[in-house]
Amino acid sequence: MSISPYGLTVRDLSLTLGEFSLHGVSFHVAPGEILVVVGPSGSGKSTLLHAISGLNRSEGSVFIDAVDVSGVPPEQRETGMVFQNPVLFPKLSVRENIGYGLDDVRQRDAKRSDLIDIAMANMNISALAGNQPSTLSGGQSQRVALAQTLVRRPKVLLLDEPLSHVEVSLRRDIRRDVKEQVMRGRLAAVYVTHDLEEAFLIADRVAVMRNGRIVQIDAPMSIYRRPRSRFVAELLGQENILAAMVIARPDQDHATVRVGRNEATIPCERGLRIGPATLALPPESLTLESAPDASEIVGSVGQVIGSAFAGSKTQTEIEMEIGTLVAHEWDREAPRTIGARVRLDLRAERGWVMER
Ligand SMILES: Nc1ncnc2c1ncn2[C@@H]1O[C@H](COP(=O)(O)OP(=O)(O)OP(=O)(O)O)[C@@H](O)[C@H]1O
Repeated sequence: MSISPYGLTVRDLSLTLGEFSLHGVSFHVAPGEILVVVGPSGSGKSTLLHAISGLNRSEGSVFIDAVDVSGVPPEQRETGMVFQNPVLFPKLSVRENIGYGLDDVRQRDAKRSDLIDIAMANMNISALAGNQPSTLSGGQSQRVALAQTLVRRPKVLLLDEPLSHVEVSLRRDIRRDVKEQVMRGRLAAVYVTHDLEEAFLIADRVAVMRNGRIVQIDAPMSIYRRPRSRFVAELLGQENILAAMVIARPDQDHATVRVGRNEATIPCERGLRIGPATLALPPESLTLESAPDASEIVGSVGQVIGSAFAGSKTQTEIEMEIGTLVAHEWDREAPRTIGARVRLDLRAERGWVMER
């Protein structure tokens, strides 16, 4: 793995904390890029951020703009960290809280004041300069915490579930401002979240962690559509995951699979072999058609066992010979009738076959 002259490069990062280990984590984040890290609770996401910032001692290397900072103490690493709960001084105003971030950076008074003004303007909190933290909403507090971190002009921004305590209605604006600051400041950002929608919305790339390892790292759409394992598919919210049998490989990007009595040719991973495999059929890959004459559940005919309005779509569960599948339909006027027979069609290009 080469060391890029710019951004954050993590190479073979490993550490052990009690029962838990981080194993040889390597990746690069370019300036202006946001790498989102997702994974189950305890998979090591926060530990990874702490290792990058130097709060956790680790083996391996961290390079910031090609400089090896592995032996450098956290306060000299030019990383900035934002936590789930903003850490603000209750007796200081918003302005003073943000200025506090600069105290050990030794700025001349005039420049210091300008930097604070810019940081407040960038996070859209100039009007709150004189407020005490106790008067702020969760979203405003997190904006202050972000300004407090950004005012130091870090090269690497580490965010540990920064919006999980922020009201849903405020998240979109803060997300947009974070993205803009990362791009304008050419920061390399690593963003941990549990919220999949948030992950996909803010990420340039997504990394999935499992037991202290990164098991896949890819652009959001690629990792969702082409997961490398059942674990990644399930973690990213894929609902229809089935056992299938690969019976032919018509070309290097497609597999002909058999599931129950059905056969289909579906995109797959290049190295996939003939034999048992796992098939992901995202709910949007399935289309439904009424089949009033069908009396049995057989082949591609199933029975509606649940159907409900789910915001922008109708979500329908169909009992099939091969198991229960979920389909999303976008333009229905009403949910489907429970008990109705439907014929299920596959938009094969949206499916994905991976190793068992
Ligand atoms: N100082 C420590 N000593 C011992 N074990 C620790 C220490 N810090 C963290 N751990 C353990 O390391 C594992 C990874 O924790 P970490 O907080 O990094 O996971 P996470 O993916 O961020 O989880 P969550 O999503 O719940 O925040 C956990 O099992 C945790 O209990």
